[in-house]
Amino acid sequence: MTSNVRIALNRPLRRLFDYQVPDDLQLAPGQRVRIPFGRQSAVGLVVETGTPTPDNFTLKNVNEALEAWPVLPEETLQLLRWAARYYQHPLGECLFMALPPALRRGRAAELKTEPSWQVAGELDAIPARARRQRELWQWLSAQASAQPTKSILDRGFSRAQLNALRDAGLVTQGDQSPVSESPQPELAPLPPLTAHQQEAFQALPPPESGFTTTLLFGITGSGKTEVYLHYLEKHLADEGQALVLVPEINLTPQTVARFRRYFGNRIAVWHSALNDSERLETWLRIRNGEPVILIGTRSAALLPFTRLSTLVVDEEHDSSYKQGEGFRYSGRDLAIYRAQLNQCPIILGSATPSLESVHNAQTGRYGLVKLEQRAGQAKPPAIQLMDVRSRPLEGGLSRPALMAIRQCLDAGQQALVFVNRRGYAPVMMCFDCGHTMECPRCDTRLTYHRRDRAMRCHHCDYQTAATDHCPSCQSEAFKPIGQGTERTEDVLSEQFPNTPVIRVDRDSTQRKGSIQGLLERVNSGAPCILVGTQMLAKGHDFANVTLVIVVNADGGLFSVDFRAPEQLIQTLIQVSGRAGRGKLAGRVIVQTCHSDHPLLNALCKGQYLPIAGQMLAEREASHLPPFQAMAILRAEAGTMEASLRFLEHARNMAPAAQLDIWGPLPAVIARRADRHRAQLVLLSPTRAQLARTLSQLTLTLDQQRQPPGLRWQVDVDPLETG
Ligand SMILES: Nc1ncnc2c1ncn2[C@@H]1O[C@H](COP(=O)(O)OP(=O)(O)OP(=O)(O)O)[C@@H](O)[C@H]1O
Ligand SMILES: [Zn+2]
Repeated sequence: MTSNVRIALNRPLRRLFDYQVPDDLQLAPGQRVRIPFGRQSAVGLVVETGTPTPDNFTLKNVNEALEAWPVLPEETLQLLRWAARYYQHPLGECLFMALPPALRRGRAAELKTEPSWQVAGELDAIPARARRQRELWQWLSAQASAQPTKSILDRGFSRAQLNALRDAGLVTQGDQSPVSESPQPELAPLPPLTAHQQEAFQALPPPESGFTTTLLFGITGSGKTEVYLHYLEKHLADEGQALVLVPEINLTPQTVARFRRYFGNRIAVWHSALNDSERLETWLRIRNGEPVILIGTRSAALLPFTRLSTLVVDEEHDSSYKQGEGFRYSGRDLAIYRAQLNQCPIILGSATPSLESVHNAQTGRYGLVKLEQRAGQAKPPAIQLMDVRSRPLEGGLSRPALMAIRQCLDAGQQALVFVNRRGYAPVMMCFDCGHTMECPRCDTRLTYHRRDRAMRCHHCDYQTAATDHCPSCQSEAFKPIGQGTERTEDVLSEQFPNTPVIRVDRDSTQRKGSIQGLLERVNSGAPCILVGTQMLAKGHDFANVTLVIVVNADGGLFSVDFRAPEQLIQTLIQVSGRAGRGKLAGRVIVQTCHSDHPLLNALCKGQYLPIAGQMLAEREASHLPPFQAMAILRAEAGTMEASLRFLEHARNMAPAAQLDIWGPLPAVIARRADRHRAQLVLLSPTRAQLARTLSQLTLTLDQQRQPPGLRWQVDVDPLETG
């Protein structure tokens, strides 16, 4: 009696593959196997066992199991099966996303312990002319213990020198030291909660209450982190695992440091800057059921936890939780599903929760806990609109804004200037002939980067040298228009020559570790001006920043993207929230050309929930999410006609009943990297209906032959709709 299994591969295929299991092999779902595939072999993951043999078909044998245990435990498999259906993404790719890169490639699921070396034999056995080998031998013999290869290479010795000694038997492999046995640091006691924090903390559901989602609405600087810390300390069992999702770890290294101070080695981190062996190590700790508290970005939601009992999603509104390509999952929503699978509570924290979450709290699907006081003596900052329509501006800054910066610096404090574009200026224009420089591959203008004299496209990797003359008519009246962070930095350095101006954007923080250096300068507390993009709005805790200037608030007010107002208000409140977090009061100046805009006026009252309520009412009136479920079918091809034709075809195939379909329409940036992009928006009052339609549609489209060069993909719960 033969037994068969169904196997998923790491390929964009909406199907599984049947194989036969040799008699001497036992396989369970979640196990990695090697299988013959075409003329090659491939790594596969067992999804189902005991499956029937298809008629008239002889199945090939599985070659081997890569390990005797499932790399993906039951709960993770269930999560990913659900996610593949929900996001309409091929199951194989979803499953492999949950493996560290080394395991995707078929490497062994164990840590390579690095060999350490100790001396053997006599120094005199090494010829005198092999000077470096002798030095290496002498250095090793002076060490108290065997030394790992890396330390030897770090001392400036070469692998060839080490190998020569090894081959001559003059060094031998010593005892191996486990990779991650760092000593447990001294743990600090948790700081006591303030009365308001205590109240919020007690209102959060304990693990015994099973699966519940709670929105912790805590204003900026209210000390949500302290509440999480106490929650973990009180409710996480000694053998339990916890997941704390954060938007971006590199931006706020102090958050991890704060967790480490209280939980020591129990803290592990997960983010994109880890190398392959760090990833494997942490992944194995989780898979082995070690009681870690994992602080991680989006993809940490896919890790193979086996004892997960506490979940927190910090800054739950942050758009970085949504994967922007391929398997377009939301880390936040996967975390919620996990909590449901594990029957445990999950806390979503934010000062500016997403409208989805506010709506869920209003309708009672989520609990709501409010924390509306700042910690300690800090008070929420006063927000003031400054209409700049008829004011002279210097580098985008009004006189009153510059004066406020001067006062702030004179008082020994720090100012933060928020600009929503990196580079020097978003447009270069000729004042004689009107020429602007555009990307040859995209429907966008090139951004001028003055520091490295380049014109760059922010939508593809195109760049070219900047010129002083108009490339079209050679006129010298070729000028930058609008503000970027570099330009604001220059203006501020001119205006305040004795004060350090620190620019924080993607360009200034590219080198690994450079953001830490910049943040340390700010945290020293000495007067300075910070200039930067969204990066500065997120989660930072600068005690001495008392003034925030928003150079231009108008970007999101009139966008075609229905989420733009929500994102604008969230960014403005978050960036404002960096002011006055310490003992000193904070002040915010928002420059705008639309000081009568209701959204901006509501912002000045400083209350997020009423604004969210207003925005939700508008969404409801226009039948938009969260009042309907939304998905976008995107297509791109060598021509716009091809993209539109494909979507037209898809539209005709979708059952129209119970579905609103908009489009097909070209995307806002219709051409990007020479691909012509269009989209079809699908809306339905029920998720189930939308999911059914989508899975039929994707299956049909998948089986049909599409024109060469055409690519399509589905985005469920899209964040970008332009
Ligand atoms: N109970 C407490 N005792 C002492 N200091 C506290 C306490 N709670 C919070 N703080 C301090 O208040 C500041 C703000 O806390 P935290 O960064 O956790 O706020 P937050 O709610 O996460 O804010 P945001 O949403 O703006 O990131 C921090 O410097 C923190 O150390
Ligand atoms: Zn481009």
